Amino acid sequence: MATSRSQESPGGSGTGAIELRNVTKRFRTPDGGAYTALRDLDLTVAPGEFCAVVGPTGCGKSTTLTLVAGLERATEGQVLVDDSPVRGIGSGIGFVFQTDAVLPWKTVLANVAAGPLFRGEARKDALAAARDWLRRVGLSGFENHHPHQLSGGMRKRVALAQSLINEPRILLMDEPFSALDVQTRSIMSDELLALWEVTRPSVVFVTHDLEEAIALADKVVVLTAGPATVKDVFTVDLPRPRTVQEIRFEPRFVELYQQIWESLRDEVQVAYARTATLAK
Ligand SMILES: Nc1ncnc2c1ncn2[C@@H]1O[C@H](COP(=O)(O)OP(=O)(O)OP(=O)(O)O)[C@@H](O)[C@H]1O
Repeated sequence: MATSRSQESPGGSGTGAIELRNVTKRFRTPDGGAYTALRDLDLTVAPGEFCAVVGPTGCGKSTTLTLVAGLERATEGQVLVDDSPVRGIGSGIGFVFQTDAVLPWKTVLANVAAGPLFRGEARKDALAAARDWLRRVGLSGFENHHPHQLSGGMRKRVALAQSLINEPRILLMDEPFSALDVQTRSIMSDELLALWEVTRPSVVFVTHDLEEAIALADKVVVLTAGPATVKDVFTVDLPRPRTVQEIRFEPRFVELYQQIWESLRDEVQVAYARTATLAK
C-alpha cells in the first residue's frame, strides 16, 4: 500500500513549516500602475498545524496561498517553506479549490491515480493506491464512474483523494466547500479532519465562513481589508477530535466566535464601505 509516510514519500522529506516574513505583493494594473494586494504580512504555520485564514472579500487571501504555492512571487519580503525560500512551484504541496480540478473525460479511478502515474509510479501500484484512497473517502464502488455522474460532494471527495494520494506535507485549500449545500459541507468538513489526522499535512484553509474556520482549525488568522496584513491571530483551544456540527454548541466555540467576529467585522465594514463608494 502506498499510503503510509515513508522515506520515499512523494510529499518530500520536509516538515511542512510555512513562514511569510514581512511580505508585500504588488500586481501590475492594466493602466500600467501597481496594486498592492498584501502589505507587510507575517504568517507562520507550524508543521502539521491547521491554519484558517479569514478576511473580507478581495482582501488578499488567495494571493497569500499563491505565494506559498510558488505560483506568484512576493514583491518584497520572504516566503519560506521548511526554512527555504519558495522559488517556483514546490513539490509536496497539494491544492483543493472551490472549483473541482477533476478531468471530466477520465474515470474517478484514473483521476485519483493521475498524480502517482505522473510521477512514474508503476500502473499497478498507482491504481491500488487510488483504490485505497477512494475507499478512505467513501467512494468504493464508484471507481468506473465519470465525474459528471457524481454529486458535488462526491466530486469534492474525489478532489480530496486526488490531492491526498500524493501525501502532501502542505495542503492549501481555497474555499474548498463553498459550492456545497450546508449538510454536505459539514460532512465534508468532518471527513477532511479525519483524513488530516492520518497524514497531518500543514494546512492553510481560506474561507469566508467563520464557523467553518473555528470548527476546523488550530488557529484562525484575521486579515485586514486590502492591502491585507495580519490583524489578529486566535488560537482555537477546542479539543480534538471534533465533530463540526456539535462543536458549534460548545460555550468556548461561541466565545471564540464572538471574539473573532469582533475583529473581522470592522474589516468587513471597511471593505464594504469601499465598494459602496466605488458603486456611486
Ligand atoms: N494576477 C493579478 N493581477 C492583478 N490583480 C490581482 C491579481 N490577483 C489578485 N489581484 C487583486 O488582488 C486583490 C486580492 O485578491 P485575492 O483574490 O487574493 O482576494 P481574496 O481575499 O482571495 O478574495 P475573495 O474573498 O473575494 O475570494 C484583489 O483586489 C484582486 O483583484
